[in-house]
Amino acid sequence: MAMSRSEISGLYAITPDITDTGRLCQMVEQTLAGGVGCLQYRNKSADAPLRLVQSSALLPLCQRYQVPLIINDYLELACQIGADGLHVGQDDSTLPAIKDRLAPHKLIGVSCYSQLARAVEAEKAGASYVAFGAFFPSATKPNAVRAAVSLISEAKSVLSVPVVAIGGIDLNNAASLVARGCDAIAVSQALFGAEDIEFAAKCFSRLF
Ligand SMILES: Cc1ncc(COP(=O)(O)OP(=O)(O)O)c(N)n1
Ligand SMILES: Cc1nc(C(=O)O)sc1CCOP(=O)(O)O
Ligand SMILES: [Mg+2]
Repeated sequence: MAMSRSEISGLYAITPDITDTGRLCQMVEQTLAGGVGCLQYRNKSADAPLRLVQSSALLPLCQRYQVPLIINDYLELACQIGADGLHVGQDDSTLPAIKDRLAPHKLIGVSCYSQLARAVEAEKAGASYVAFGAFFPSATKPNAVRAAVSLISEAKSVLSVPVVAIGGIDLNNAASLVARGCDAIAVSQALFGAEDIEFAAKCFSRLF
């Protein structure tokens, strides 16, 4: 089995809270066919058994397209299924704890909100990429802290790890973030809520 990509770049798809695993896999396969560069399994309403079933179903799909599967929040789930990495925020596992459990080649992403200093610390502590946001109002995460688009250029001038932008990103505003130099855009609703998911993924991917 060929290795998936090791760097985060281009379109970074974030799964919506969908209970029907078959439907979720169908939608994810459309994003993969459309050129997504990375997939994150994020479900804030599923219980542990459903998270295990759904993430286990997504892994072979991602492997077939050589796209890394990142698990949001749950370190033990990422270890259990052999995911390609983990994404954590301020209330999740710390980097030292993650480094103790995940194999060295696994990807570790860190939410940095609007805080450049947090990203500098995360890079020093061994993060594979950092994410800033929310750059625009997000129905998926309405209470997200807001970040100014100028933060992307500032972050790119001081960080060496890939910079991911997130929050309310759609096909009307994504170019403004890519123009600032972000390495990837993390999208949920504007991708999975599209009438033609594969075409939407192609449109986002063509921005890079
Ligand atoms: C790429 C990326 N960036 C941010 C998040 C946010 O994660 P979430 O668990 O919703 O919130 P925090 O724990 O970061 O506060 C993400 N999932 N992916
Ligand atoms: C999961 C998440 N984290 C955010 C942050 O700012 O840390 S915003 C967000 C929601 C992303 O979904 P959508 O593309 O539908 O807005
Ligand atoms: Mg989290």
